[in-house]
Amino acid sequence: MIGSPFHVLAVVDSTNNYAMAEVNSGNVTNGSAYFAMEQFAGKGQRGKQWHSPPGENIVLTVVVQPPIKLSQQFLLSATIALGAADFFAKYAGDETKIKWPNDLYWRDRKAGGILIENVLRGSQWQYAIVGMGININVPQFPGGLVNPVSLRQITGKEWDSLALAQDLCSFLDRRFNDLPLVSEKALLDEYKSKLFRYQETGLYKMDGEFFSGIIRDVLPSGLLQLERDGKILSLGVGEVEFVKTS
Ligand SMILES: O=C(O)CCCC[C@@H]1SC[C@@H]2NC(=O)N[C@@H]21
Repeated sequence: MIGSPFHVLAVVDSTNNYAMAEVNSGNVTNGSAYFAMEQFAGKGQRGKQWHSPPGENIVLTVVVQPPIKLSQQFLLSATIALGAADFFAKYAGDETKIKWPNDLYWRDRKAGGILIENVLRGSQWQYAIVGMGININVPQFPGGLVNPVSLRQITGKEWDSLALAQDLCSFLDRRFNDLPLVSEKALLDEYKSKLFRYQETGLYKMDGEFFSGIIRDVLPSGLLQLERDGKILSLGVGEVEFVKTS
């Protein structure tokens, strides 16, 4: 079960690193969770850093044994994003969205991010180390970040981040248990129903050039199908930037 056991750590470099070390020492069972009060070298996607002021936010890693093949890894990413969105929508309402591939959004602002690292045994997918950073009690963000938002900014209230992290685990668990049961199509349809800018015109940037595009689909591989001037571009992570307009 995701969230059991649930470990609360005082200070770590990164909960993903901590969980990875636990996996390597053989101390982990499927569903183990690691929550940090303070994380001083948090890792974001594509080599970026993830900053989170001590005690304010959800800083959580769960370790799971995926019931699918490594070649289907986007389906796990979508499952986790859906679980995180289910959780966040409970508190922030139905303007909660997923920004491709797996950012947690509220309206057009980023409320959280997900970093999944894989542990292979030979060519087998042994574990996924699923790290989640979700902005909970931050009253205001420093300048320089593109478009962050916290649950406190949305609701006007302070929350117990630890209790929320445990609640998040139960939402992840529900989605994760469904993963072997739902069809790929049903999973992707649900993912697209929550997708930020799906079938809407939006502003994008590629190779230094701005253009208007429409997200038409996301493939089982995770490739984004973005329409530009009537043609469909198949894009991987990092190939296109979403430009904020408001
Ligand atoms: O860049 C992103 O959007 C992904 C951010 C993921 C941050 C979380 S915080 C808990 C876990 N530990 C890390 O070092 N990173 C992830």
